[in-house]
Amino acid sequence: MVQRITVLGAGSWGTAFAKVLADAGRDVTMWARREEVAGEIRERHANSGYLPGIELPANLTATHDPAEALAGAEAVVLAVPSQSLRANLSGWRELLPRGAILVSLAKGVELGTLKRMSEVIAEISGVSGDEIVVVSGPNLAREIAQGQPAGAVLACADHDRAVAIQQASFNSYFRPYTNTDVVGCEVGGAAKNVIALSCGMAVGMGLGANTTATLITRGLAEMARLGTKLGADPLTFAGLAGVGDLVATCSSPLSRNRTFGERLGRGETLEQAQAAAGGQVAEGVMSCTSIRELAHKHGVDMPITDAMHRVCHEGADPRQVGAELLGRRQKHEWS
Ligand SMILES: NC(=O)C1=CN([C@@H]2O[C@H](COP(=O)(O)OP(=O)(O)OC[C@H]3O[C@@H](n4cnc5c(N)ncnc54)[C@H](O)[C@@H]3O)[C@@H](O)[C@H]2O)C=CC1
Ligand SMILES: O=C(CO)COP(=O)(O)O
Repeated sequence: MVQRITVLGAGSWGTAFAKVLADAGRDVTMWARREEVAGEIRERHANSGYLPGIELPANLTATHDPAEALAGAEAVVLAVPSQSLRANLSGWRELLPRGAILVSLAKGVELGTLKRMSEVIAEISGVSGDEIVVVSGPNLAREIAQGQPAGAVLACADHDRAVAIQQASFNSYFRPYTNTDVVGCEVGGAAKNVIALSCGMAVGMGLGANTTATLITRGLAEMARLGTKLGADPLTFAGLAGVGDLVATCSSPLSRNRTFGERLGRGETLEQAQAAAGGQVAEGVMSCTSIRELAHKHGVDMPITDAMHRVCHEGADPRQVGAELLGRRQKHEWS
């Protein structure tokens, strides 16, 4: 049984997932970038900046020192934003205990390299991509931290490693399923953030359930097109890491991506929406660019993702891209 687990990153999901592990009976140490955050977790069992009002369990501690955090870890959970994972992990590489199971929480595709997170982790750590466990699914951090029931997916080509993390993380409110389709789970997790931006944008423009349901469904179609082209199992997109995560993120005001899109839809600028996010990451803002490039590279049509890139990075008006999406050539639903 994996007992001693380190979580690197003390943001919303890192902290909530650390609580999941601690509530499952594991001994958990978190690394926080800022000493005051580590101190608050250690001494007051709280992380008020990211999860206000949540009491953290006593078997969860924290440090600002990565060497101290990683000493003796049997599993290491990477919980920093996608675009910072390479730099952070490069700094930790020499400290990773030999044989520790590496677990990825990040949902994104790296700008420039167009790599999925498990590919970045394998490249930097030297651990085979087949041995890395990816966590995905409808897991809005605050709801999980409150102990509201949710399912999740633990994807790893090596089933035994996924089972080890499943055994280490299941508890009375968190039900993780194993899956061997890492590509599908990672594409689903990254792409749904972009679709959540579009749903938020529609809500910000005053549009209703028909529009958001259309974006969710057509978003699922474009995510599945890319995933299957990259070798994913189409069934994954009907599961928790596909439609499950997509529905949760696109529907909930707790989603940072949906909230970010809503601000853009109300007419705020990218800078205003970024300032309002208070330093918390809305991965879709960067991933719309990398996923769009990945799609172009593989000849896959992803019109909603394309539209989000144009709004976020080319100054396009949300209303204009909405009209353009509707005005594309008429086609069969599954062509
Ligand atoms: N918040 C949520 O509900 C969920 C988030 N995720 C994914 O988990 C990953 C981590 O997300 P959160 O913990 O929610 O993010 P967050 O923005 O709440 O926290 C990020 C953490 O990483 C640290 N960090 C280290 N280097 C950083 C850098 N260069 N730039 C920014 N932060 C840096 C921050 O100090 C902070 O502790 C993301 O890829 C996100 O998409 C996945 C499922 C749920
Ligand atoms: O990934 C998430 C839920 O599964 C969280 O989404 P946000 O980053 O948009 O809050």
